Amino acid sequence: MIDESDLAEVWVRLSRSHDSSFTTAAFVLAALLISIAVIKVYEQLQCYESAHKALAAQNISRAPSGNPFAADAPWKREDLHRVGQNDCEKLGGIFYFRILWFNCVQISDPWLLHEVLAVAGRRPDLIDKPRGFPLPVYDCFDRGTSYPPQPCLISAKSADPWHKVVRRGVSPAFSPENIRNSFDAILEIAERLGDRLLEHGPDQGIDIDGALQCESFDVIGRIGFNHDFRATEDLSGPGAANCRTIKEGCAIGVNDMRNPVRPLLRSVPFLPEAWTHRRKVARVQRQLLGMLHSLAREVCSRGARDLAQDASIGNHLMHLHRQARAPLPFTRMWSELSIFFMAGMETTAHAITWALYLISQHPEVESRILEELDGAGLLMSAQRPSPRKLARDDVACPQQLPYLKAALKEAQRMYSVAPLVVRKALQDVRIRQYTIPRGTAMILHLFAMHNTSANFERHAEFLPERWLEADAETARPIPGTSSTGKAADQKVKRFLPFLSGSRSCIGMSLAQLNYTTAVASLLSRFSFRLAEDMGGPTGVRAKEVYFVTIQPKEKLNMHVQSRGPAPQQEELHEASKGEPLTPQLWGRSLSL
Ligand code: HEM
Repeated sequence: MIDESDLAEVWVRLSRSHDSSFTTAAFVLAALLISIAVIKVYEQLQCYESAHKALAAQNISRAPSGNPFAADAPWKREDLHRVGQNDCEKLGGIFYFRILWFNCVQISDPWLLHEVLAVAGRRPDLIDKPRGFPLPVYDCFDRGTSYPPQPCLISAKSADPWHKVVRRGVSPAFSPENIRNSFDAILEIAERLGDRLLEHGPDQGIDIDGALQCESFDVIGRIGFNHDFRATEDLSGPGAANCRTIKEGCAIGVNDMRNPVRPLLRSVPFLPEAWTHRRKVARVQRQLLGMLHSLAREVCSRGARDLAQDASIGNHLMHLHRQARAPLPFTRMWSELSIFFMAGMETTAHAITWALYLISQHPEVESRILEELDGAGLLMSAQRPSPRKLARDDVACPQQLPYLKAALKEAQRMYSVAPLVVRKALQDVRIRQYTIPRGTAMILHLFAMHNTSANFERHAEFLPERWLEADAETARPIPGTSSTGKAADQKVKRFLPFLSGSRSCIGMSLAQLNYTTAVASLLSRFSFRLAEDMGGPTGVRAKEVYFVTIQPKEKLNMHVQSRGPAPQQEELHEASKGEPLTPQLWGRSLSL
């Protein structure tokens, strides 16, 4: 007979044996997973190691990496663009460096750079934009453009099925002819900004970079989406606050991009610093996504209109959204709409800021520009208080205002606001005489290409005249570069502020028209002088930062003096009673 106590003992034994076999199975599984992970990491490290050896074997110079954990590690430095430029001057148009085990090749030789872009265009399976670990460079855009985060034109891989559809779909909105038709609206916005500067008066410095962000924000809203945010109507009003939200949203993305540990830290629940940071980020993201969501809704509510009547970006997106066979999902459309503000607002504004700054620092250039504007009847003066209005042809026609346009190109060379772009070798890939090993990051350093002695004579000088020469944009075959001197090599460009190829800047014609219109309109009405609190050119240089774009850290204060007769008090706009655009209003986003 088996009694109850025997049964209990059997049960305990059975459950124990079950426990131990379960524990053993779990242990074996964990050990297996850990071994697989260790093998994978080892394989990856081996991969990086053999890539490193392959680069060294091709006599590609290596730049010192510094301590990647140090606060001043080269890749964390605010003047990262200048670090790359200096290394390029010392090591040439191609060299590599390592961040821990990871290999990055920096390319600024025009022929190599051209070849990388050509291969990436033909074979995105060989070279493409990097996404995810260990190079989450472009992913950061996704979080600021829609919710749930979606890729968009700038962040998507070329192989992303929507990328080609959207790029092709919205390209007609950016055709030079279509953009030229928007000239009147752009001029109106530039003049509106001029009116605010006039109200502000010359005595107090104004953050001209912040003011210009309002201008380019209004231009993108109006030309791209038929929406007037009116940021330039009141530089401390609700429109300017919206513009500020875009800037802060970009700052979150850029901070995460420059330090990928940040998003991880934000997710740790009990870190007090992470908590405040998370709250700040959440607040900005809510505002940003809310604002862009309501714009996307507004565009949708208008429906898909005739493209001949409405050639805006928004209407082109609506057509994709409504397409019968493969409609663009709303979240993706929202993300695509947002990226035009993120990619276009700060770039254009900083480009105009640097141009006004450089011109103000070179009186001989400024007086030639003024002569040209005067000769064209565009310059305001005490004798000519109402000059001729800037016309579309003054801006769009290369024969008109040639010196001003040369000065603008020279400013773009010296301050290439989008200084570097990143690509990744997805396989071993041949770039002229070099093989770039699989997994290697390629930094295409446009700023270094534009600012080193191998590509430009007297590269450190602001010389607009260089652009008046024939073929000024074409690279010169100089010894030490990778030019073979063959006929095909003669066509390669040494000036690519908007990149070239299949992933070049889609907004180039809008940016160029706005850049020229704003500078011509503002210079014909005002003179700009650097404010004393900027510490002269040395102070400006010390506070210049790489934050995906090259920008003045926090502010660039200038005194803006009207060229015409002093305005009467009653002529000033009501809005001038509001708070002027001060550095306090604009200077915080970098610390987010
Ligand atoms: C001076 C002003 C500008 C400069 C210097 C500039 C420069 C660039 C550069 C270098 C790229 C390539 C980025 C990369 O591959 O990492 C790019 C891409 C892009 N830009 Fe611009 N940009 C400017 C203005 C604009 C404007 C006004 C817009 C739109 C309103 C815009 C929209 C875009 C978009 C959507 C892309 C991604 C295109 C793609 O990958 O297919 N940009 N820009």
